[in-house]
Amino acid sequence: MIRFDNVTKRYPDGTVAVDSLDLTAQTGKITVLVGPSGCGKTTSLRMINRMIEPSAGSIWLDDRDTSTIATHELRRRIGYVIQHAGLFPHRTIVDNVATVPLLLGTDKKKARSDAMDLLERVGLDRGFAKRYPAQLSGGQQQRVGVARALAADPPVMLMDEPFSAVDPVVREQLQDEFLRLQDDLGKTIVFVTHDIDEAIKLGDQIAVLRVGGHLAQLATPADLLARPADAFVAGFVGRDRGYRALGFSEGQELPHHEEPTVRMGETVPAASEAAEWLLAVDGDLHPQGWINVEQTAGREVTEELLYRGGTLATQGGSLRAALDACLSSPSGRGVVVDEDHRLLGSAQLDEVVQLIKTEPRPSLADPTDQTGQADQDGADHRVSGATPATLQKGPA
Ligand SMILES: Nc1ncnc2c1ncn2[C@@H]1O[C@H](COP(=O)(O)OP(=O)(O)OP(=O)(O)O)[C@@H](O)[C@H]1O
Repeated sequence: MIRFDNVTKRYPDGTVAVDSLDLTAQTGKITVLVGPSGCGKTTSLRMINRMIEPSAGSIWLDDRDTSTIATHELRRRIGYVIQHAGLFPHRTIVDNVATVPLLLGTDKKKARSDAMDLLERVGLDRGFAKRYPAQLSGGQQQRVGVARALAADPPVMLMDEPFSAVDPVVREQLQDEFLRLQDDLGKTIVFVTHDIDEAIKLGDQIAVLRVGGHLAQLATPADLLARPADAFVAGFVGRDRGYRALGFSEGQELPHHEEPTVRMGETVPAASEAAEWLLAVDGDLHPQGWINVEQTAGREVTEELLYRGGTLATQGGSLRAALDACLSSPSGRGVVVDEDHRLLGSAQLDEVVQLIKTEPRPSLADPTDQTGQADQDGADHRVSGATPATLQKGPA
């Protein structure tokens, strides 16, 4: 566990890069620091291994105040990966990876053979071992950077925009491999990025920072998307753009659960007999809108009672549509329909976010997808039966 306790960093010129930061990065989890340029991400990260010293407050590694740990001991326990890998240009790949174990006195033969194993682990052919960094692509160099940080088997890894300098396709591969590796290794990771897509994909929890080094929100990806703490966070996660910045893949089989319904014309059951929100459907199982059971118990289900504030996700459509459906639904459950807009069930936000995190997103680099226009696949179908209709904010 890494814990920031009221940490402030003021640089000599007076710039406050980090302001009274309280934050805990849990053991074995990935904590992502995300935010606009200059919000203090890198400063926060570098204070953990004391490359930068805090001006006030303390940072704890498990039960020890890091200011009481000698820097060489601290850094042995903390791997560090940066954007351009930071490899030593005149050392071979295998020697780059073996750097720290050799410094720590590991036998040369063992250090090299461990390094070869690590290269394989990060997805690099052993044939690269004798090359020099300049003979590798950017993505390959990043893999070596990760292997080198892992070589001393530190329980903690700090990663500062490690995948930012490579093209979107390679970046996606590196992210997927990184998550697979983390599944095996269970390191405590603090990961810096300015890219909210990457934060959602990789983070177990996400800390959104705003300029001035203030923590705007610390939350799981699902919570961040569902309940942004303020307008700044909402803007940053793309809520105001209908999540258009988040390019999630299509053709997904959405997990869905049976959703209790009430038909138009039937009586709304007593509050004690139903969930808070009940989905109203017509005779052909076309969703019509949500009913607030507490407010309408005992009344006949009519148009006037319907809350239509939710989009529909079509089975096999995009994950973004599914996310929209969950987030726009007053019940928090996203309505999933078939191609004829008949109800299949409802999707849970947590499950959709899990899919987003594990599925490749080929549209990441699609520059045309920034318009805020509705998807072709059902993202903008409102809960109103078979035909799309205008979104209404409350009961009609
Ligand atoms: N050595 C320094 N002296 C003075 N100010 C600094 C120094 N290093 C960083 N800063 C300032 O501190 C603030 C936070 O910088 P930091 O690099 O931590 O932000 P960041 O969120 O990592 O930014 P980016 O995403 O652009 O890398 C910025 O205003 C930056 O200009």
